[in-house]
Amino acid sequence: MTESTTNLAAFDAARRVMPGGVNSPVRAFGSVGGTPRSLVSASGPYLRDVEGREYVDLVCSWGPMLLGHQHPAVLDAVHAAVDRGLSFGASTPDETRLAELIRSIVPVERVRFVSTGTEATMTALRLARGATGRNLIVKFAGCYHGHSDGLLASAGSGLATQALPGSAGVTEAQAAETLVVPYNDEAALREVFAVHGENIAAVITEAVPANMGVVVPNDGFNQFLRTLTAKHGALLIWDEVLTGFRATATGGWGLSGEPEGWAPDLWTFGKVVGGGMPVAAVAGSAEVMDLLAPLGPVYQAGTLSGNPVAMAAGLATLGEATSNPEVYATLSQRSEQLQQLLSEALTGAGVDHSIQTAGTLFSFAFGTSATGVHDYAQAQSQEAFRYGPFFQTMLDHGVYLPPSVFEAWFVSSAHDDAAMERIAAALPHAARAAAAATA
Ligand SMILES: Cc1ncc(COP(=O)(O)O)c(C=O)c1O
Ligand SMILES: N[C@H](C=O)CCC(=O)O
Repeated sequence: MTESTTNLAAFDAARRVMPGGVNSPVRAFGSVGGTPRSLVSASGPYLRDVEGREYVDLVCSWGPMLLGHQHPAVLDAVHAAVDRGLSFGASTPDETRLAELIRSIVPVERVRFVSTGTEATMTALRLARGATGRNLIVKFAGCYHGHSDGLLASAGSGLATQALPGSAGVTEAQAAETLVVPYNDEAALREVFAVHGENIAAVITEAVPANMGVVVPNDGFNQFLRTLTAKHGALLIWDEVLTGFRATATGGWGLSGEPEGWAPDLWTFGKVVGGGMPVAAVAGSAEVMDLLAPLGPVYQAGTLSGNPVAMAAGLATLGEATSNPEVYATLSQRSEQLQQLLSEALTGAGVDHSIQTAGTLFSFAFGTSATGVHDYAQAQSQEAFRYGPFFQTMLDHGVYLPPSVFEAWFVSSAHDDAAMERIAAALPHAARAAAAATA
């Protein structure tokens, strides 16, 4: 490839060699239009593209960059790890340290590292089936747990953005083993368990759904999931890939009183645990986790699992987040400030909206002030056509938002006053563009 000097030239070149020009569909700007930015560098709260333009980053690599880009402690740890070797395909002290650190924050006994959130949830399902000898999995419409076959039905994130009910290539048998229930709907869950209870291996839920926009669990909903699954001998899989160590210092865990008296059977983590490198994990009680090979009969493996450079990035990121109280204080403060600026701008332009908040995570939905958003049907029925013009105007003013109305906004502890001022200046223009949009 010759060096591309414009985003368009870079995207054209990418389209010739990669499907849709991307390596993950949400990057293609499909629902917002325009040319995806081809990024070449990032530092603190800023991204830079091939044209030399700078953007305030409100995607943060879809969550991992909790400390912003090129945080000195993370860079030092990664450089030191690189100097020791890129990959050994064997055990290392740092993977034990990272597992210990995770265990000191959330109530799990064993951790198995993998490279992606998809692998983590896929492994959790296999463990649940291995532990129970049952086949069926219950998931919620609009929740996204990665792209493994059984979890793509009515999934959020890129499938919500492209309005896809599922994916081609998933066998009928696999689809039939996934029962999809509306989020926050206790009656529907009771009904599913009344009919299929003896065959359900697990319920998988996002700790706080954030892939159909943020949707806050109703009071007592997570407790209900715990009680119902335990009653029927099914496992509760708690997906914290997105929320873990980001929504709060623990994650979605702890947001609505969950630690009082109960815990899920299996957890999945990703994103922040790798600090920007490919790391994810499945974790849980020794009883369930020790069913994994080499101790137990449930097989799981990975050539690059626990990669030493990735472990160093995860340890440095989570280490800084847990030892420096300013990190979560700043995240909270910036998130609240951003929500206020967003709401003021939209209200000022007469755009009806609601904001859904879970700790430091939030998203907004157009035309939903009367109801808020409590499930996927409500998320889908919003005035999504307003987001494209809103997004493009923010981009023109140097602010990089998620290219989908169904994704959460991510801040970092590096978002400073200058970054917030740029966002504040852009928002009124974007709100006016949203107001002027027609379906
Ligand atoms: C809640 C949740 N689970 C699982 C995944 C899958 O993670 P990955 O993209 O690393 O495979 C994601 C995001 O992609 C996610 O948000
Ligand atoms: N919503 C997804 C992760 O949380 C977006 C990341 C991707 O699919 O590329």
